[in-house]
Amino acid sequence: MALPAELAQLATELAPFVHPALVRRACADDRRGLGVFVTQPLPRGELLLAARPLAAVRVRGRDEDVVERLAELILERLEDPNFAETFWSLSTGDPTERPSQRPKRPRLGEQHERRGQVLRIIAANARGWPSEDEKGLGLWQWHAYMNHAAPMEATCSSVFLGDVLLLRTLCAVEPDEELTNSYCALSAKLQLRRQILRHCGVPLGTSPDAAESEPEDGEGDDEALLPALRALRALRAARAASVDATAAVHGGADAAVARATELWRKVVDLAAEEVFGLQRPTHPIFFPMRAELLQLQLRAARGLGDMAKVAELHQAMAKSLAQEQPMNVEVLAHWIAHLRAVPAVDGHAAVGATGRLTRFWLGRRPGLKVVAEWMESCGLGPRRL
Ligand SMILES: C[S@@+](CC[C@H](N)C(=O)[O-])C[C@H]1O[C@@H](n2cnc3c(N)ncnc32)[C@H](O)[C@@H]1O
Repeated sequence: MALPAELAQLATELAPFVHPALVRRACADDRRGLGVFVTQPLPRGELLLAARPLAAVRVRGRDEDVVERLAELILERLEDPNFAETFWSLSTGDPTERPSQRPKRPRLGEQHERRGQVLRIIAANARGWPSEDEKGLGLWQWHAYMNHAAPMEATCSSVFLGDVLLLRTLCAVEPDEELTNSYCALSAKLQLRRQILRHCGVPLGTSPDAAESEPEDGEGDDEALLPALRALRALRAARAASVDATAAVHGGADAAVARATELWRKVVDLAAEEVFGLQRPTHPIFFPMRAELLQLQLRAARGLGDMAKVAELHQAMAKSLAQEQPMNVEVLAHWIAHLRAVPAVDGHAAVGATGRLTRFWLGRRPGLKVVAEWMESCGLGPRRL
């Protein structure tokens, strides 16, 4: 779905913009290479970037097709010296590489080597740019200069308006503070977060979400891990039932559908509130586990066609993700999906949250229909969540 005209116009008004307080320089920890810092204090919500991509593609196909298409586009455009200079300024993801060793321009006659280098730079710097049914991938220059931090520690977050990437501060920042953002979607499960960080070249152990693995039963001595362990048991039961339900529904026969219904009901009925409690979780692995469980429940509720439950679960998901990063675009997407699931639902809290989030990101409050179309254009429509 295309970006609504009102927001496409806003993107044109905002881009291109790079905040004059941003500088790129070496980090004190040399494993991090270069990073983006600020030269003056900035308040929460400050617009840092409104950037069109250096290169970006969208395709209907497999993940590998998107990478291939982006590499082809970059290889073509490397003939342009301005493009080449910016592209070769990006990290290769090799922690031993000194930024000063990055070549200023591609050397001709080394096609094969150059392609390998392009793919390494894509792996370390590209970010997803999906739309409704399309997979997308692209490079946004200053965004690619930024290092990763776990969502709760990140000082910035981004959203798309079409191909314009908006980046804002999530908190006030001081001069010389490094700006960071999370490389992982807020809803990404634990295993996926680790895969993403490994793929991007973030050394395991430098971020809480890269360091932790799923705990084992019996590891419960650590008080902070107890809620996570309870969640883990529920999560494992839900994973198993979801796999069985999918297999059953593909069986097609009435008995198989009845079995799938029974399994989905079992997943939906897992008392997530009880499992997670209402207390503030303290362990970083808790959030991705809770998000995964709620996602499995959402899928099961959709399988059952129980739209009241779907609405309830989108609300639970919005509140859960907001504990990790309140202004994240996925929080907005779940509030919108909540409102769309059951139009008659008492939407007071959802409308209020939607208003706060859209004002934060856009500086204005478009109608709910426009916001819903915006979320679809970012690949965050209800069917994708
Ligand atoms: C998108 S680039 C970020 C900018 C990069 N540091 C540079 O010098 O241009 C991603 C690379 O930065 C490094 N990096 C990013 N976040 C990091 C972190 N939290 N800890 C250590 N290295 C990190 C990794 O080498 C990763 O492959």
